[in-house]
Amino acid sequence: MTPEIISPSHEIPHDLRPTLAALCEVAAQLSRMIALGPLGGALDANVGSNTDGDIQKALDVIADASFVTALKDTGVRWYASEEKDDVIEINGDGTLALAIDPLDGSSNIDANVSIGTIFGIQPAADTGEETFLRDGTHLIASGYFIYGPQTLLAVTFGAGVRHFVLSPDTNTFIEAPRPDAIPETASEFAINASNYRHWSRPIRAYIDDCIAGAEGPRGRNFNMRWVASLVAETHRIMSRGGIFLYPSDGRDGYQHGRLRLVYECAPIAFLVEQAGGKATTGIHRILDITPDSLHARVPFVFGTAEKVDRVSVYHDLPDQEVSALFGDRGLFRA
Ligand SMILES: O=P(O)(O)OC[C@H]1O[C@](O)(COP(=O)(O)O)[C@@H](O)[C@@H]1O
Ligand SMILES: [Mg+2]
Ligand SMILES: [Mg+2]
Repeated sequence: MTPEIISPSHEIPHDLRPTLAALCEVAAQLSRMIALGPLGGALDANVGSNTDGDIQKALDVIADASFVTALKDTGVRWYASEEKDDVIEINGDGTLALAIDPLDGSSNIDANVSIGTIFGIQPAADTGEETFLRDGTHLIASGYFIYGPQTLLAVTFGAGVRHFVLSPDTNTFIEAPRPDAIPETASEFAINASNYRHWSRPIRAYIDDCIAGAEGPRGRNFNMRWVASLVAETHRIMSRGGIFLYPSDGRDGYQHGRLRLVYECAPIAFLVEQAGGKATTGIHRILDITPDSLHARVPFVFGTAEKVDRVSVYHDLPDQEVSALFGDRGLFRA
């Protein structure tokens, strides 16, 4: 049964409804499959590798194939997925293009930790390449499904962010209240700290100053979170604030970070901006970046505007002043 989307407050844009309904239908199926875990088969089994060399899990491939099938009769012409080398044409008469990370947080499938789906929608241009190799200001909608204690859709159509929770009782996505904007109070940062030794000096200095806590230049204590599911970090930050960083680092293949611009960073950036936050590479606004390839990676920093701006200040400072941030005369000591 196709899940219905119940929206008491505002309507969903007419031309996007079939696409959104198809995404919700697959999300509800995936949610059931994920809830069954090992009872439904080995969803975490390695079944191959994608164009980036990432291991593909069974659930990555199932999710990708299910979205392609469900989108056939919607207005989607071009489909770009983390799990496919190239753009595919789904419906020659369609006027929309959809970029998708069908299953985000694959490394958590076996651990019963929240995982998700990320998508961005824009008008279709004449070719798939022409469509997706444009900057993120072309997005007309983006969102994520989080498969966690609740299955929830967060979506923007360019006028704020809306939340829909999948009711297990009725199999409908029902609109739920959400904060008007990302709360500014949280003192939480999210970064994979095991990569500390590979980071650039500004990123190390920013995190060092957070860790220094009340005795350091920031003059207050911070907490750290790292779920390793981008959707889960995004949902936490959208709900209670904070900052996320996946910077570039010195490891082979990480000179542009880990996350992909077209189907991870740009859709999340659109949502974050619609919730009053900022999303950058640490320096440049994500939505202004034109990808040079479908699977291009980009350093990714997002969260409350004040926190994201602060990261860019660390990049602006000459080396000796970044060091000064550690000391008593630190720039940020009150
Ligand atoms: O394992 P790392 O290096 O901390 O990376 C974690 C990041 O990788 C991702 O899992 C990448 O997404 P996929 O699972 O879709 O490949 C993000 O969800 C997460 O933020
Ligand atoms: Mg992902
Ligand atoms: Mg993925």
